[in-house]
Amino acid sequence: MKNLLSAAQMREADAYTIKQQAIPSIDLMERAAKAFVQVFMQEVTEKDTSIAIVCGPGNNGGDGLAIARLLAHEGYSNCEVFLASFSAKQSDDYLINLARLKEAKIAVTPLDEVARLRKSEATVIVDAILGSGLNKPLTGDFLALATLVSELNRKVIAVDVPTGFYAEGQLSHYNGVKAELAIAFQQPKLNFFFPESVQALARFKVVDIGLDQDFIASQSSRWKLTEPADVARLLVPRKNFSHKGTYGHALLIAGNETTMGAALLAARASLHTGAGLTTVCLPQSGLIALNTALPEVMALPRTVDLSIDVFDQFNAIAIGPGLGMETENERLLEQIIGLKRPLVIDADALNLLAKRQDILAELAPGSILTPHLKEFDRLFGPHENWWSRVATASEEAQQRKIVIVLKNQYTFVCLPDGEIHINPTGNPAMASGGMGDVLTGILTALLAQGYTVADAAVLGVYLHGATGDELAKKRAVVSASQLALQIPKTLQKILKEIK
Ligand SMILES: NC(=O)C1=CN([C@@H]2O[C@H](COP(=O)(O)OP(=O)(O)OC[C@H]3O[C@@H](n4cnc5c(N)ncnc54)[C@H](O)[C@@H]3O)[C@@H](O)[C@H]2O)[C@@H](O)CC1
Repeated sequence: MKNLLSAAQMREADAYTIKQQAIPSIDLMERAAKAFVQVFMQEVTEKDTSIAIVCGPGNNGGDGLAIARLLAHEGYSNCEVFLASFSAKQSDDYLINLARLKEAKIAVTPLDEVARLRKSEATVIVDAILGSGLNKPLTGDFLALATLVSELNRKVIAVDVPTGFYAEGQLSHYNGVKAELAIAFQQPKLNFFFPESVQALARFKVVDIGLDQDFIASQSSRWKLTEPADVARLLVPRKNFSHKGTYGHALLIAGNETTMGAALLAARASLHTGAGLTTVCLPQSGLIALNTALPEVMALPRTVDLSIDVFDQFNAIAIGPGLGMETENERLLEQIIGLKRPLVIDADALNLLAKRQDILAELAPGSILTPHLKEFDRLFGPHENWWSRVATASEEAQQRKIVIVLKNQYTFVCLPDGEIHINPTGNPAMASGGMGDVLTGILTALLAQGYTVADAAVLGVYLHGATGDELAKKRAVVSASQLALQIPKTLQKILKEIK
């Protein structure tokens, strides 16, 4: 798991690297500028593109000056450099890079008046005004310049972060630069994973600038980013001489008259994630559909006199997809929670728990809740922004000793030990009905196979998103059925990486 550090910790990593590698800060800036230029050249391939590089007074601006020199060296012949130093004190490395730029006979234009930038005909703007040194809201000339850069409506590529963007903490009332791309140094900023970042950037790329990896790994941070190597380590290959009993029996309590599809989707996902056996506990009216669509899956008809002992045979139990909010389902949920076993709780089961906080309090440790934004707020109260929502999710996960999978483009997996694992896979093509049901099926199948709750959650969420990413390479929209069918291919791909 990649340790994601705060901006303050990153500054320490910076200082440590400078000391440990005996690399002067100006050389680290050169490394960062080179790494930026590598990616920039993939993004802006025409060397005669007119480019405005707008540089602030600190090290972000210093990067911008170094980038201008390196771009000229690479043959970008149409660059203008604007200096937005205003009254702030310039950093030492900024001044060194300004001198280097002058030595290279590259002209600079001081922006004594912000509006001068308006005359630029550049089609690409490199935003190097303020970076991670931002320590107060934008005002005055900086605000005017950030506003102008956005208003000009050019392709804006930000150095490290868009000007005015805080690396962490809530982002409401964003008034900074709106960038098409941020090329960030060393690690993604935490706020890139929060939906509010859409106000500041459309996408980001991360470039390695060689900060000390051991130092980064040794820092204490509850934020982790799941990486392909992590899932390859977690995934256990199927064993020789194994049989269906080896891979557990998953039960999905799901489906209702008009929402039987949810049960089928969850069951399909469980089947294709490799549960040895999958059973769906569904209303009588769903039996034909189940037997026709999924002959491998067994049925447990959901009748009022269902004996509670029947649940003993299952290794993992999920409840919720398409369940319905009827009183008998509320009663069933109460009975299932009364088993005092870890459960996967999704969809209508979450909505029922929102009404019945008394049963929620009885939930067994080791359970997994998989709410999306609305389900989460119904359960734990309204939240004004995602920082406070994730904070609540983490507190609830710790207090109740459960896992909360807070679904989002980048899903937050909040563990009972306080760690928050950010999942990098998944894409907007997956934003359609039934996707959550598939995730529930995946998680239940992994639990049935004996994965720990934390591993099942981290692995399952990654697997779900990675499968969607693979499908989205060739499709604008990915359906839940397609995704469920594709899971074995993702598993195979990960397993091949292990070899
Ligand atoms: N390891 C790293 O973190 C590296 C960082 N580098 C660059 O250094 C940047 C950070 O540089 P700095 O710390 O010099 O800071 P910035 O260049 O982001 O900001 C410059 C200064 O502006 C002032 N300031 C902050 N908020 C302001 C506001 N709202 N209005 C007016 N002035 C404000 C602060 O005093 C700040 O130090 C990074 O974003 C990155 O571009 C790179 O050079 C290489 C290595």
